[in-house]
Amino acid sequence: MGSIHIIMGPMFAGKTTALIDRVEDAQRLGQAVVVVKSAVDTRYSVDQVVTHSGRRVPCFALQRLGQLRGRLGEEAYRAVQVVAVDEAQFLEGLVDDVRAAAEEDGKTVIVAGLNGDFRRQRFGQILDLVPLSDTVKKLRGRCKFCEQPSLFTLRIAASTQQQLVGGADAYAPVCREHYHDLEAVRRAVAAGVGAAEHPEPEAKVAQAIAGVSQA
Ligand SMILES: Nc1ncnc2c1ncn2[C@@H]1O[C@H](COP(=O)(O)OP(=O)(O)O)[C@@H](O)[C@H]1O
Ligand SMILES: Cc1cn([C@H]2C[C@H](O)[C@@H](COP(=O)(O)O)O2)c(=O)[nH]c1=O
Repeated sequence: MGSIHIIMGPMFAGKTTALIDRVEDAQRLGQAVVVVKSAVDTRYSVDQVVTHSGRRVPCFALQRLGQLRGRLGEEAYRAVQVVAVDEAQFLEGLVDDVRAAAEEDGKTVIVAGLNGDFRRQRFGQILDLVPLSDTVKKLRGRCKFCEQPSLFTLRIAASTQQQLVGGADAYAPVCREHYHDLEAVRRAVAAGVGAAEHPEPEAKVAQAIAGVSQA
């Protein structure tokens, strides 16, 4: 029987760093490890998991974890002991595939992903994995605007669709207070308040953020 371990948190909290640490620990112990990420994530590389600070490991980029067996072949898949999964919020069928990998195929599955989207809403199926998991680690980073821990991800780009692949160009890690203040600006701009004076919503939020930075 395998096991399920979750690493979650907002962007820039160190989720991918922690995942790579666990991959390297397992490799040092001589375990056979495979790294998988969602093919949606083309941000820094199409075939590597990459941290915001530039650490990277090779990976399979898939729509869903269940495709791994087909990509590796039956014999190679059977030999795998540890499966490390990044950007789990984007993977289809996450709960079914992770449960099957752990409980039917005997793998140790380590799953890293966002605890919520920029609206602090459920994102993909990672929260549904919690009741099935052995361990859950919630990471925090540093707020972009103060010394407090970051709990949430603020979107600074104009798009309001849930899925928007990006890094520091489109998102900032924030504490509760700065999320509360700056998300209110983002919502107001998205609703058209002040749109006449500020036709570019992104610019308006960026202005607010610059104001906070200087404060
Ligand atoms: N606002 C930021 N912009 C770019 N890089 C950042 C920012 N905040 C932190 N980092 C760097 O990102 C690293 C964490 O990256 P990573 O493990 O990829 O995080 P996550 O997977 O949680 O997004 C930190 O150790 C730090 O070096
Ligand atoms: C908050 C939020 C994030 N995303 C995207 C942006 C990035 O491509 C990934 C998260 O990457 P990280 O490894 O955690 O830094 O998710 C999104 O599409 N929608 C959102 O609301």
